[in-house]
Amino acid sequence: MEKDLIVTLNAGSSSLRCAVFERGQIGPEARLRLSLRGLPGTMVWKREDTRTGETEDARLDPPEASDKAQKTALAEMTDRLLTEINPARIAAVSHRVVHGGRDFTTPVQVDAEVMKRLAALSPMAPSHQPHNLAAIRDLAGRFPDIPQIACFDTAFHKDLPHEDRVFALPKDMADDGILRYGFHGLSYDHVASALCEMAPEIAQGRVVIAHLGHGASMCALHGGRSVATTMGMTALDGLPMGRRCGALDPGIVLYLIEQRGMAPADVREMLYESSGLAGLSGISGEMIELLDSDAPAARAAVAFFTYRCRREIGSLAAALGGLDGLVFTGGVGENAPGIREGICAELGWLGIGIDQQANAHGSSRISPDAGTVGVYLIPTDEEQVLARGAEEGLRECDCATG
Ligand SMILES: Nc1ncnc2c1ncn2[C@@H]1O[C@H](COP(=O)(O)OP(=O)(O)O)[C@@H](O)[C@H]1O
Ligand SMILES: CC(=O)OP(=O)(O)O
Ligand SMILES: [Mg+2]
Repeated sequence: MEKDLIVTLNAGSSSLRCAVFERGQIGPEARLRLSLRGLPGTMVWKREDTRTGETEDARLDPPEASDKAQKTALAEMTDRLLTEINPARIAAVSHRVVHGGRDFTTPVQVDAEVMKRLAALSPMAPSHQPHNLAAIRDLAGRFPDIPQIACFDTAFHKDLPHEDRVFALPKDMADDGILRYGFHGLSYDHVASALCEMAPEIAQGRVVIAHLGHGASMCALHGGRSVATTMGMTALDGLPMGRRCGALDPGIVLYLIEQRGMAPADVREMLYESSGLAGLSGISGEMIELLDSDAPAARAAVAFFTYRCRREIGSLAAALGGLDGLVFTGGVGENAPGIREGICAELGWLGIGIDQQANAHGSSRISPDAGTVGVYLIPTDEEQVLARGAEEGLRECDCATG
């Protein structure tokens, strides 16, 4: 049977997405897209078939234990996928692996040695990497003949300039890999290419992409390449997120451990799972729910989020020496006009303005024609980048095996 399909798997902090592409036909029209969102709570299932145009939504019971949510979601996803396609047709499964460290900067076929090196990076991405690797382990175990390809969030930032790469710590720390890696690179890769088609003259210039989802970060690009980003060695730094804290005075971590006697594991749980919008509001880490609430704590959390976004845009514009374009993407960036407006409203001094109607309608360009900065809305598609990564990974393997 012809191996004509590529399957992608993307385990985020609160969602699991899967797509099926036909080899040689990778584009926006994936043959099938499946997603499970809302982890670790009630899972929202979605199926989109581009050939028939059918979509199907359902709510599934939450997993029994919240720490097993990703595992339950993976089992549910692969069971459903295998009712749809014959595994004998799968040429490769391409996985989003958020941390590639210093060594992995291109798609790679995973074997036992690669797996060991990727597992060693898990402490730098504890709410992602173990799930990413569990998916690889599970599929490789079930289908040992199907190549499992890993594509890395960090790869897009591999050429960050030295001043954005290092922390002001003793030099041997950097030598040991304590560096700024940056994440959401598959998303930035897709959005940068889409901007290049939409507005090539802007894409060649100084651009900030705001990837605002459950995880949120921003990237400054010059000529399409990452030159600064808000996330660091881990996916905790920078913007406040659904449940993650974002930028924090590092002295707080010491204070909590030394003065409050908190165990490091409890500090980790707090910073990754109980902070951000969820912690600040005490209501929800879902932006859609906060925007729907009249509670003062929900409004304050949303206001804090937009404030931090404005500050980071100012900082990244300074890193770029000016700004030609600003792009919103991710679940919040794509779907919340009020957040885009809240962020842009006070950035007139940077030349940023938005056209209220275009913003409310979710047009691709939301800045007025006269604005000096082009402001865009570009839906992300990490799955396309994963599928292309699989083609690349397969080509590399073919070359290696002659
Ligand atoms: N219509 C909407 N309005 C506001 N926020 C939304 C909307 N739809 C989704 N969101 C928010 O987007 C975030 C999820 O973004 P997404 O990019 O899908 O996340 P993930 O990091 O899991 O890939 C959540 O905070 C969710 O509440
Ligand atoms: C790196 C990261 O934060 O990813 P996600 O947005 O999928 O949680
Ligand atoms: Mg995401």
